[in-house]
Amino acid sequence: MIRFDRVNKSFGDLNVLNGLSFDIAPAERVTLIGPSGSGKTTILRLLMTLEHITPVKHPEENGGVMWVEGEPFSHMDKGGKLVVANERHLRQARQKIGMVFQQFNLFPNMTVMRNVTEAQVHTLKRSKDEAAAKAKELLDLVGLSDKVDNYPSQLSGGQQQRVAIARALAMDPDILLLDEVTSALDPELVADVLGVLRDVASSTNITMLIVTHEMGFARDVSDRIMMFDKGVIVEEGAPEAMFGDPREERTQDFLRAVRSE
Ligand SMILES: Nc1ncnc2c1ncn2[C@@H]1O[C@H](COP(=O)(O)OP(=O)(O)OP(=O)(O)O)[C@@H](O)[C@H]1O
Repeated sequence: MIRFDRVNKSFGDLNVLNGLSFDIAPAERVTLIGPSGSGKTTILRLLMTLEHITPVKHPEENGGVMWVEGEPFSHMDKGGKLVVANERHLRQARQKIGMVFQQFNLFPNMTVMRNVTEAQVHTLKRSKDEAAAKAKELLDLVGLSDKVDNYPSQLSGGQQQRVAIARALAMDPDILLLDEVTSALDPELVADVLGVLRDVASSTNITMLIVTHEMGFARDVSDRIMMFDKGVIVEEGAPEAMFGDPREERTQDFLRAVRSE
């Protein structure tokens, strides 16, 4: 479903991803863990095409290709120049990917209902009735059927984040990217949001790539945990092994630090 093949990403002189390779299978749930600044969000931003990979100096030694659903987002030509896929392909790929961010990013001047129907109507060209029916179903799923006419400012952070989840699901994504979705929430609101995501994980086949510090949640929903540091995967495995008996010192240190927070 998703393939990174020796992907590099730099910001100026800072090399954030260093020849990173991994595959994610359809319907797989993978959680990225690792210290702040290790490049987790950058991976999600590359998948959203908010960033592009950095070409390498010696392309014969290094691939640097990222794929979603069998189609490359970019490739190197023979001269080592990065060729980004055409905009139509990127748009189609982006449509299959939903993302929920730390900041809820709802449209402040639209009601909850309109937040969930807007992209369905404009991007997927659904009729208003069809979009509203889908929105009702999803707002029910996230426990907000009584808030359809409210504006984001009238909701708690946890409620706003649940609207953002409904909005992402309304686009029928094949892939859902979750970036620290509870980090901006007061502690008492975290459980509701994670509860909704647990339901989504158990009731759909959506492929999920998750960045979170909520280790209990990661353990419950993930098929695989990837420990990430300095732009490479340090260690990966099933949640039981990664949380119960990690092999690498960097993983052990990271988990100890997170647990003592
Ligand atoms: N647009 C940018 N310009 C310059 N540097 C950037 C940019 N985006 C990210 N970085 C840098 O790249 C590194 C990786 O950032 P990234 O946000 O991917 O890390 P992260 O693992 O998600 O961290 P956190 O857990 O704190 O969110 C950081 O050092 C960050 O400062």
